[in-house]
Amino acid sequence: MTWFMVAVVVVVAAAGLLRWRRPAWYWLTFGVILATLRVLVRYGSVMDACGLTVMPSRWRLALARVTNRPVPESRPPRILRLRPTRTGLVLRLKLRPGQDAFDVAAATDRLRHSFGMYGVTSREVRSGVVEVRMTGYDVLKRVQMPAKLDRAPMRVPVALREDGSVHYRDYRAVPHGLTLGATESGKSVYQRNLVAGLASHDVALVGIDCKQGVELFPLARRFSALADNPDTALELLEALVSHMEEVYQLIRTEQRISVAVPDAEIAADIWDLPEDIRPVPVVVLVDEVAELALFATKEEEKRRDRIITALVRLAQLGRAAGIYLEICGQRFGSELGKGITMLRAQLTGRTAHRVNDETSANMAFGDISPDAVLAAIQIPAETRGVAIAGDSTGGWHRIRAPHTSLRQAVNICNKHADRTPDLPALAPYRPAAAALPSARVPLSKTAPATA
Ligand SMILES: Nc1ncnc2c1ncn2[C@@H]1O[C@H](COP(=O)(O)OP(=O)(O)OP(=O)(O)O)[C@@H](O)[C@H]1O
Repeated sequence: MTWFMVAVVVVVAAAGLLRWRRPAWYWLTFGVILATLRVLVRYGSVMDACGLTVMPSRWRLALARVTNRPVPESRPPRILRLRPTRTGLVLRLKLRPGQDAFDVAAATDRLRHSFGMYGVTSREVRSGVVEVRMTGYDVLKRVQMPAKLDRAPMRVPVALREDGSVHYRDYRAVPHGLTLGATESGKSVYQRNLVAGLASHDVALVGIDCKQGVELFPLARRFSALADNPDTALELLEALVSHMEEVYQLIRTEQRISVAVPDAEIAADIWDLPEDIRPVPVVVLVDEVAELALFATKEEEKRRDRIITALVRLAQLGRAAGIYLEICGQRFGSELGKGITMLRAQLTGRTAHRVNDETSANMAFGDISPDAVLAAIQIPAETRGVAIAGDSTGGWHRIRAPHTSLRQAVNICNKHADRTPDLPALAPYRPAAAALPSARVPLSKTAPATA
């Protein structure tokens, strides 16, 4: 008996320790079993307490009265499936007549504490069927991406959502994106994850990094073109516009051929073109966009206007030509000059890391979801990398990218360097294999240039 007691104490202590230090392991060992039992045992009473039951129908009440049986109880939604996952439980429910998905959505917070879970979200899968996703612990605290990820062209797993599912950046569904956040909020780590995710795809990466190239130039071996100052950025963007026009010509030529063939598909974008002539898609990553918009002289102002015009043209017409924009900055409002609001309207994939004020949060979500604005303002300063991701449908999620170091991203880019396509229009901006400096020279010891 004593040994049995000792074993119980050891198991309970181990579970407590795991729960505190390694919640993911705790979930996989003890948590999933306890939570499944808790949900199954308490299901009826919790649903009743959360107002998610319906009265029995009139004929059942009448039948009970006639047959002198006890009055039937209120009925909760029927459980179609209860599936344990790596991070929580997924409960699929068939709603009763008179219930709708909003009833469940409104009760998620009550369900969360009644079932003793960390988080609960719900979504309607089809009419009358709702999926309730419950997480057993804070999955965003230490992000671990699942080993098995979906693979599809131009769809990159970039972060984890708070409900434990993977957040994909899907360029074909949402072509252009805007990532905002205060300094040190996690924008570069997010962008690094994007590059690392895209590296293994058949895609040309183009980078504009006016922070002297410190973020994107180390990843140069996987980039088809890079610019590290506004002058080169302008030339590069105008070259991209020319490339886009060439792709449009190709689509038109292909259309003329198909029109003459009865029943042939007519191409509307690069993805409809036969694979052998399909141009490679291009993702243009712009780090710290405000650097492109700053000007001190009339000449620089003209350059700024041309940069914004090129970006607007790429955003408006780029999708069909397979050119996707990924713009990153601390702020993105009208103070950056004319044309910015028009550009923002085209950047429908929005990601906001911690922001300093409500105005910045509004720049990300003001035009698509007021709830997301509130959620972005509430991101705590100490959880760097946590962000709100939403799109023009108004749906949004709290996400966090894995903490990929620059070294890890460089290794991934180097591994896939042979996939870097050569785009003739962008050849002048192809980064040369970086020449190693002969020695490290501290700034203070840099010799002044002699006349
Ligand atoms: N997803 C993440 N998980 C854990 N830590 C993170 C994450 N993202 C960022 N951090 C931490 O926050 C620090 C700042 O991140 P990052 O450089 O991406 O911020 P930033 O918004 O690009 O800042 P800046 O605008 O000043 O360049 C990183 O050094 C890292 O320690």
